[in-house]
Amino acid sequence: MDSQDVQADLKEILCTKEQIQERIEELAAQIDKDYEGRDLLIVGVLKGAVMVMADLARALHSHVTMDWMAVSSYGSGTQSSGVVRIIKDLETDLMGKHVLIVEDIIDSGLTLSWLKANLESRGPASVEIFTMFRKPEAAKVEIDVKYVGKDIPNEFVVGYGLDYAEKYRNLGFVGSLAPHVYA
Ligand SMILES: O=P(O)(O)OC[C@H]1O[C@H](OP(=O)(O)OP(=O)(O)O)[C@H](O)[C@@H]1O
Ligand code: HPA
Ligand SMILES: [Mg+2]
Repeated sequence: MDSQDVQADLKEILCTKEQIQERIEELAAQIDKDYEGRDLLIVGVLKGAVMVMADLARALHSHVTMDWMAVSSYGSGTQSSGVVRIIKDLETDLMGKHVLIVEDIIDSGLTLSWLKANLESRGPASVEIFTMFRKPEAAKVEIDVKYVGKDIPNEFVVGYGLDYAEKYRNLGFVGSLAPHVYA
């Protein structure tokens, strides 16, 4: 697929590469301050959070440890099934740890509300959420999110880790998918 084909699949760009990086730097500075003097474990949610996890980790100045979980609720469509499956669990024991879940997007909120409760049941000192993007109009459950990169409209978006049927994850920016692609 050449770059012209990718552009034709997008309706509009919602967040450029530069805007993403600038926002991550701001939030990383906030996180460094908030967790000063405490050990932090950042948990990336595969596969979508790969890009933001890598950029956030490098923007943080404090020591952090990293672990990964893979969950899936979307399959190959554009609607959450509401059923969250653990595909890969953490390797870290969370007992007494300060945990920050790192996500690419909160859409319905179903994935994170399930995941937060799941991690809280493992005895950590705290569990907070970082998401790069959030769709306030799509929320089906309320979640307390400590760090939000950007609120976006209720449209299906791709890029920067976000996929449609596993495609577009490698784009450096985030754009809304043109309806002709999934209609
Ligand atoms: O708020 P929600 O409506 O639950 O949607 C958000 C979740 O859906 C996507 O993951 P997906 O399950 O598609 O897996 P992926 O990260 O491997 O793409 C996204 O990365 C979030 O994890
Ligand atoms: O808008 C989205 N795009 C890609 N993956 C997603 N998972 C939840 N919402 C989205
Ligand atoms: Mg995901």
